[in-house]
Amino acid sequence: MNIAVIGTGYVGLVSGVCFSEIGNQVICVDNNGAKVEMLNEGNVPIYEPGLKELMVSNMQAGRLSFTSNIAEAISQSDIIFIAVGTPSLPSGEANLSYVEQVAIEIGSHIESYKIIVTKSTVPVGTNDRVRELISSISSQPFDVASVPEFLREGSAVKDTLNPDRIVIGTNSDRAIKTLKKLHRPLTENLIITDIRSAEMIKYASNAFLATKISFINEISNICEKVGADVTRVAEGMGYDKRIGASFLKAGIGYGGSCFPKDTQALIQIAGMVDYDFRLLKSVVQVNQDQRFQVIHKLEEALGSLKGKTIAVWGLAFKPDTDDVRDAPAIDIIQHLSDAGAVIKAYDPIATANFRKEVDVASISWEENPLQAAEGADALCVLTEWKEFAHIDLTELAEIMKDPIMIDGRNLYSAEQVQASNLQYYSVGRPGLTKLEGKAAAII
Ligand SMILES: NC(=O)c1ccc[n+]([C@@H]2O[C@H](COP(=O)([O-])OP(=O)(O)OC[C@H]3O[C@@H](n4cnc5c(N)ncnc54)[C@H](O)[C@@H]3O)[C@@H](O)[C@H]2O)c1
Ligand SMILES: O=c1ccn([C@@H]2O[C@H](COP(=O)(O)OP(=O)(O)O[C@H]3O[C@H](CO)[C@@H](O)[C@H](O)[C@H]3O)[C@@H](O)[C@H]2O)c(=O)[nH]1
Repeated sequence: MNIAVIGTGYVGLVSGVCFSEIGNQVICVDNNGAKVEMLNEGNVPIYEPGLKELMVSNMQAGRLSFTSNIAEAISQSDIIFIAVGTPSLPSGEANLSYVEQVAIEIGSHIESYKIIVTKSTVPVGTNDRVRELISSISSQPFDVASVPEFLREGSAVKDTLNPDRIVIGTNSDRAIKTLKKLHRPLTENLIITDIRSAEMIKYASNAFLATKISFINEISNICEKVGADVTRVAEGMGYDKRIGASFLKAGIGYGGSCFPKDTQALIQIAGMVDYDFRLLKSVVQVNQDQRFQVIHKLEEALGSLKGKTIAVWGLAFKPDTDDVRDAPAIDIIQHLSDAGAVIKAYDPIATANFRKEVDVASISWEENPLQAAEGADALCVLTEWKEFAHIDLTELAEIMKDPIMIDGRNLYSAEQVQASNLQYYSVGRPGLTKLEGKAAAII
């Protein structure tokens, strides 16, 4: 099939590459000329495992190309995917201006029947708006479908080629037939539904996953006070198939370009129809507070943070990505700086992106984890990168001024911690907390 994908961000680029990988002819469009130039040279602007190899091999096979000329891409394609950003407005609502702009451009260039598919995460009713915009400009025949994306950054290629399900929301039999044929090589689990339900499935899925995370984070806070281990609690809960083991890792809360923005957007969507989504509001609040548990633990260990040197391992919102959008590290580092601490930060991949987000004077960007930790009064682990997991904690304790670790991701095992001289603070595992001169708070 001939496919155009508009927007070559995390979603558009990965989708375009994967559609070409399963044998389609794909042209990807972006209005950022520098990005298109880079892609045409075979370079990937984002860090995503396995993406570059797959992209280059499909370009070489003549199935994948990049352009900034949307008219050219539309004329060559039968199916047009919209995969531009829908970031938050200050109110929390989704900013639909990029999607609307693309709809207008499609309306201006469409010259024969097309299927227009929205992959961007959009509020209920947006596909109707896309249809209206195109129809107001063009009298050409077309159908609209909502096919929301569920990939995760860091495993985006794997997720796209092996999805749990694909949701196809449309009222057109012709579009259903074509979109089933396109997606069947990826999974047999195709959920065919109406457009509004498809739009809602995406927000409801992200809101539910965010709820699981905030739930387990609250359980972890209670575990700290009652002397239970949240990792064992999550394991024990997860064996119940009705609960499931995934998304029960306690930590410093969720970040990234999706959960924070999509939970806010769903609260707004509910508000527009006079529904107060109290549960989701609490999920968001718990998540915000959870980031600051790291600060509370630092203060418990060090007292005032003024003049203290704090090492930070991990800046990305999760491992295996260079994305720092809404990473908890942004708030935590800003707070450390405001409190007068000196920060030594290290991330294997995300430092360059992080430096564009955070403007604090009291920070140095280190070349490796041990360099960051050397001479520090305390160390905070904010992203569970694999390279941190295997570090010798005894050696680490020796090079720090004070061997205090706040492990915001429960990265280290009981054996690793117990064999070290670290004064260790976990998330919800009070039995591992070794506090000099004080007992862990167990009732
Ligand atoms: N990032 C994820 O993991 C993920 C997963 C599922 C769904 N989503 C959703 O997918 C959408 C895209 O997310 P993303 O992270 O890929 O965004 P992104 O910001 O990484 O990429 C968007 C791209 O669209 C381009 N663009 C903007 N306007 C354009 C126009 N008029 N013509 C051509 N190109 C244009 C931008 O230059 C940019 O390259 C969002 O709605 C997001 O919520 C994201
Ligand atoms: O048990 C867990 C699982 C995740 N997280 C955090 O949650 C955030 C999001 O992680 P993840 O969901 O793995 O990454 P994303 O790339 O943001 O993917 C989410 O957001 C995408 C955009 O909508 C969706 O497509 C995906 O299905 C959805 O998982 C990260 O900060 C993680 O550290 C936890 O704290 N505990």
